[in-house]
Amino acid sequence: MSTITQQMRHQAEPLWQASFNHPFIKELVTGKLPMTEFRYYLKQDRFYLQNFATLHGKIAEQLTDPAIKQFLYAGATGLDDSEKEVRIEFFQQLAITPAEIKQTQIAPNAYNYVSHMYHELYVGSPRRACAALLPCYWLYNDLGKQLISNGSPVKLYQEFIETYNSPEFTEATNTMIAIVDQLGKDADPDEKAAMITAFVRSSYFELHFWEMAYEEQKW
Ligand SMILES: Cc1ncc(CO)c(N)n1
Repeated sequence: MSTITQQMRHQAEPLWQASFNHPFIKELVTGKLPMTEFRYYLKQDRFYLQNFATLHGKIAEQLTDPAIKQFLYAGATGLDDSEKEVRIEFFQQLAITPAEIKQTQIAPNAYNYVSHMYHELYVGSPRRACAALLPCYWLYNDLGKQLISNGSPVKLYQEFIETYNSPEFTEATNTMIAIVDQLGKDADPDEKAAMITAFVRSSYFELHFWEMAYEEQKW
């Protein structure tokens, strides 16, 4: 019997492959990705990561397992510190000011992705919400591992790739995979199916996050 996370990964495979092959990712590696698009990505991702952290705390409140609660509360303070630090540095280097952030309109896909995660928690369950969070860790960790062998000639893009290949990020990813497997074990069949759907939908929004930045999506 395969684990629930193996089933999730299997069902989301075409979406993951499309992410790996997306021009945003390809051009990140060649260095051809226009900085305006990376800048756009960072501003939208700031909104995403803020809500992602908030979600960790809200999910933790609804769960009872002490080890799971502890991991999620740590995530609520802003993912792993290396990602947070790198982002602060990027914002400084690209002169993205608080005023610019304030003026940034949240784009449709970023809004939809975040809304989906809240929906999984408040209309679904904390288990489904954990499943919805998992592609965020796992897809980026897979990308980090894949892209690191080539790296990028652009320093900023190289640093971005390195963040997701770090031992800390890999450890957080593995913990999150173990948490979802644990939560899946005592879920009934309908709940299991709903967890898988939540994961696949997040994988869809991950793919479209690249597309959103690549085309500078607007309402
Ligand atoms: C949209 C998105 N997914 C995953 C990550 C990884 O933390 C991120 N920064 N942004």
